[in-house]
Amino acid sequence: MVYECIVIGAGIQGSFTAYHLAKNNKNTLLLEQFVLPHSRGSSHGQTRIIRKAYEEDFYTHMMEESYELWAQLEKEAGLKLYRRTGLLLMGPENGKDFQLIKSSVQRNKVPTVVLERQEFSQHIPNVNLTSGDAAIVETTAGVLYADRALRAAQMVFQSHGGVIKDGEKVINIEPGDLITVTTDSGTYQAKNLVITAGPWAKTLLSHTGLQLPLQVLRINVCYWKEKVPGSYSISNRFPCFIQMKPKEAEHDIYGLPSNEYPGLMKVCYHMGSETEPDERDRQTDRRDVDALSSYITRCFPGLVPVPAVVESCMYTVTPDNNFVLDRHPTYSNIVIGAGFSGHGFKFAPVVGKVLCDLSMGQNPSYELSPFSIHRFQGNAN
Ligand SMILES: Cc1cc2nc3c(=O)[nH]c(=O)nc-3n(C[C@H](O)[C@H](O)[C@H](O)COP(=O)(O)OP(=O)(O)OC[C@H]3O[C@@H](n4cnc5c(N)ncnc54)[C@H](O)[C@@H]3O)c2cc1C
Ligand SMILES: O=C(O)[C@@H]1CCCCN1
Repeated sequence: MVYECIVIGAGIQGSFTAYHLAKNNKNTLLLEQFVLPHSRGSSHGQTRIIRKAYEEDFYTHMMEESYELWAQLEKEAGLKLYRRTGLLLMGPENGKDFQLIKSSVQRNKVPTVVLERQEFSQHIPNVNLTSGDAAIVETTAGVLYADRALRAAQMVFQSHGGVIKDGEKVINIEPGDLITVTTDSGTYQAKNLVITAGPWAKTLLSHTGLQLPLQVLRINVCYWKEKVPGSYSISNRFPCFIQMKPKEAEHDIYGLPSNEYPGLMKVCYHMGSETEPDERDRQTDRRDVDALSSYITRCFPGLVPVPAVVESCMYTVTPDNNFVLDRHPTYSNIVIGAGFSGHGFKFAPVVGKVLCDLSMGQNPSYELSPFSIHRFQGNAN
């Protein structure tokens, strides 16, 4: 049997691509190397931040549609996938990045509230605002229930006739008018192929002769105990937060209110150490945890500054932190979604739609130049 499309990788991006393809009546096979559900890639875990606040207008614009598509999936699956909490953004008042994001939310009319220093602790108790920092709150931001969302997208895909084969690792791809995909237990053919292999994209793309400058990072996902249970909890309306330019570290620190593990708040570092995806657990660098402990001691005095739970996840980052959403430069019936650089979950419904459009030969409704493979020319490694 020849499929209209094969999607490799059942993380959130591949699952949403398959979802849109099946809803467009395309006979689609979704292949996944691990038995589902699994926690070896980038889409597992309880929660992710959803927000519209971005420096770049194109991300904010994509999020308009993404919110609608998340709501649609909630309806189709009969599940709650999004919870509004707001997002607290803190950063050096006169810093370039903070100013860029502040002017972007104003320009794009993203609902936000500016918190003046004197009223900060009244709105955000148990947090010390760093001197020289300013704070804004994006009110419609919140939390996505990640594991549940992944299952929901896969469920709706299957309900539209889509086929998932998990526990099957793709070991070869032969391009052509009909593409042949070989796994460790079978061979499949399709007119179109979408590769959404997360941290394994680089390896998989090498079967098609393409080198992309993707770097895989292991992230320590840390949970911290509340000294007084509930003080940073979702039910007490504590928001998600992003701390730009913390004093303790080079990259952002971010957090989500306590919810999934009662009494524990997730606070992580937006950076990690390079790893091979299959060697993730050999990477034991904990310098980020030390920086987080110092930050928490200074700014979140209501948390015990020693992590109570540490889980692992991976980022696949591009040099400019923008995604790759494009056709293969040599084989136009192969479409690639990769390099989501630690911020792709919230976009998955739109990413899936774009990859589906590309693979059906249609023009996506977004300008894709920020996501082109072409931008790396001369830069591949
Ligand atoms: C700690 C952490 C925090 C994050 N926070 C946020 C956030 O707050 N907000 C946000 O929007 N985003 C966030 N992200 C980013 C987001 O989670 C990722 O961008 C997204 O999950 C990437 O999905 P993916 O489908 O590309 O990759 P994956 O989920 O890794 O999916 C790729 C799949 O392909 C499969 N695969 C690979 N090779 C093969 C093969 N040869 N054969 C078959 N299958 C194969 C893999 O097993 C895997 O299941 C975060 C990520 C991490 C790690
Ligand atoms: O995508 C996000 O919204 C977050 C911001 C902080 C770092 C991790 N990703």
